[in-house]
Amino acid sequence: MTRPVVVLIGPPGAGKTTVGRLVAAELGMPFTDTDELIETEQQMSISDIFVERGEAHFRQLEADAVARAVTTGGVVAVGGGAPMTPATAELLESMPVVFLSVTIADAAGRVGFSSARPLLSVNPRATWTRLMGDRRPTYERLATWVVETDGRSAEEVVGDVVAEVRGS
Ligand SMILES: Nc1ncnc2c1ncn2[C@@H]1O[C@H](COP(=O)(O)OP(=O)(O)OP(=O)(O)O)[C@@H](O)[C@H]1O
Ligand SMILES: O=C(O)C1=C[C@@H](O)[C@@H](O)[C@H](O)C1
Ligand SMILES: [Mg+2]
Repeated sequence: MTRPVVVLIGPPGAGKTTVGRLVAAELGMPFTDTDELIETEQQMSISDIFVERGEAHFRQLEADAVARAVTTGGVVAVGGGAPMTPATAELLESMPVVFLSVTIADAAGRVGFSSARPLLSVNPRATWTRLMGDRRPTYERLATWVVETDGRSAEEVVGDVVAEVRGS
């Protein structure tokens, strides 16, 4: 089975989409972002899927999108909550995974916590902190590599991820 050269995981604002696209370009490989895949296939924004169909339905779409995305190889970025679905975590256990680590100070500065991120539309700082507390053990357990992103440009982070991929 074709498998990705790297799967990027981490909380909202870690830079998975931005870094993943740049890493793929540098490696000359395809890039798949599961949030974008879902939005394209459903012809709806993630925010609208949460409102109209609920989070549980989104998580089913997400698990299915991740399972298909990893079969295309290249670089894959998964949604911030994807690793919390047990079937997805199990799938990622056998893959090269980078956890893009970030603190709330930098994440907030990057994303501004707009309504485009439905889980963060109410009390975003407290929610982000709680989510990160719940998820960090899973992110760390699945990580082949952890790349710190605080105070670093996307290009610097890309350099680290590419080096890990090339060295593996
Ligand atoms: N290392 C970085 N330094 C500064 N800004 C960054 C960095 N990485 C990403 N950004 C910026 O932060 C914003 C959020 O990045 P991005 O959308 O890639 O995060 P994400 O991890 O994919 O979030 P989500 O889980 O919500 O999809 C973007 O505007 C991006 O340009
Ligand atoms: O952290 C999360 O649970 C989410 C992150 C985004 O990537 C999207 O998948 C969605 O907004 C949910
Ligand atoms: Mg993203």
